[in-house]
Amino acid sequence: TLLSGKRTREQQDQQPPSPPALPILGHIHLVGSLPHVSFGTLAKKHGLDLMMLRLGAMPVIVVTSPRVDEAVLRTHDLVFASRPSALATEIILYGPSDIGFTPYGGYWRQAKKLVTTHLLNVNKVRSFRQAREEEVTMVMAQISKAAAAGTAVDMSGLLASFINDVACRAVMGRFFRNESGRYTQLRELIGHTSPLIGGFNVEEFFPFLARFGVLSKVVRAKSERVKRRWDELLDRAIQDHEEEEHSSLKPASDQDDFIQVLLSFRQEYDLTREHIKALLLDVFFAGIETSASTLDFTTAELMRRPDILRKLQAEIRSRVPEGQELVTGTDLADMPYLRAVIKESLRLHPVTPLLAPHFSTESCSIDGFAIPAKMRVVINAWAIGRDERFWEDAEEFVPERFLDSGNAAEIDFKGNDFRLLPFGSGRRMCPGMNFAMANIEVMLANLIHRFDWELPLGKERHDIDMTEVFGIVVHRKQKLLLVPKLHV
Ligand code: HEM
Repeated sequence: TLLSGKRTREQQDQQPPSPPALPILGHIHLVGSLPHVSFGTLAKKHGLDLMMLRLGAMPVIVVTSPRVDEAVLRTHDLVFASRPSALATEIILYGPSDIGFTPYGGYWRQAKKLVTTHLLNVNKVRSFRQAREEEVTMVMAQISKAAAAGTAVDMSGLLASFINDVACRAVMGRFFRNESGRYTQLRELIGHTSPLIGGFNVEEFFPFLARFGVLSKVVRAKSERVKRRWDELLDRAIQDHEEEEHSSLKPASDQDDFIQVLLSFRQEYDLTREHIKALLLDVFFAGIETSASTLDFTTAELMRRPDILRKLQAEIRSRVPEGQELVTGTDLADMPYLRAVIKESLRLHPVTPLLAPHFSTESCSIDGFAIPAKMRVVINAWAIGRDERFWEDAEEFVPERFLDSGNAAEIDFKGNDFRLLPFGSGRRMCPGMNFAMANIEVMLANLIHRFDWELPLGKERHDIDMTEVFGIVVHRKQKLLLVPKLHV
């Protein structure tokens, strides 16, 4: 009962080819719990860099080569710059009025411009340096305690709370800072909301994962409940800022947090209170899990490769002046191996392995095949990053490939090279890349500079489990437990 073989020659010329499918199910049965892996296996097996899968009733175009993803993200960028709609994001993200989930159009263009030029630009990221370094110092103090006590640290949890606190601080600034339990209320709420947004999207965009009737009343009610809590929290934060604004009338400064910046652009960009809240939510939902998961994957890879860890340690320790405890932004400027390690981690573990789903607004021809309008398009960045056709020793963790002397020295991850797309490319590319990299680099450098790291007693490096859990953001399944030793 294989259908695709029965297609006429003419039809095949029209739409992208498909692997053999079953009636009704289509290709669902070929997709396991890690869809990026299944899609990659299918593309390779059938030699299809561009394929059309049918997941139940829903067609999805899957792209698995630099040549084709360049056609989608650069040549025909405008056609594929939209997003499919989803109920949860409508509820939780006010319409949606955020950036990540909003369909292509005038509002999205303005909002993205605002965020790119005023919230997440290089200067703004630099201006948060002091805040970032204060947060790092607090984490180092926590680890030092564990080192003194000789106990293991849950690195996955620690790294996630670091990223969380940096993001909250960028968004809210002084707000909450003096309250006890630094940002924990926010962390909890993010924890409750992420699975709804991530889960919802995953299941709506990849409906074969909808095992228990996701769009049920229960989930709608849950979304509305968390949305009310967000409303309350963000309204309070915005109000506090507004009151302060009236009482002090100080000119805008580099140190302004995101709420202050957005309030100052209210008129120019015609922003409502809901727009502002939605844009802030993007920082929480696009910024935190992604960066935290990247840090976790990178640390795990380093623990699996003691030689690479030692080499990185030597670089960092040689660049930081003797007696200086904290590795700062200035020191980071001259650490090519650190940068290569993070790049290699993003190649093997792009934490959004299928980027975010793209959606065609009109029909278009790609690689000689017709792609209809209103089609979901998925770029398999994970599979492209591990493809032997484009990478030597593709499955190996070899940061040296990215050094000046390496064979991938010219490849960057800024959307210019279609072999390496952890942040996507084109109009929908991630605007948070600089913000993310600043946090990831400074944390990793400090962890490795200040401490030597060991696995808990009885654990070997081969025991570190790299098994992934799928979502829009992928993360490692097991917590990474490490024992720090203070380096003197
Ligand atoms: C290692 C960390 C990160 C990774 C790997 C990452 C990756 C991505 C990817 C792959 C996309 C989708 C691109 C596409 O659709 O083609 C995206 C979109 C986005 N990211 Fe990030 N991201 C990270 C951190 C951040 C941070 C820190 C922020 C904000 C503070 C952020 C904000 C956004 C937003 C708003 C979008 C939506 C852009 C749009 O739809 O136009 N991201 N990100």
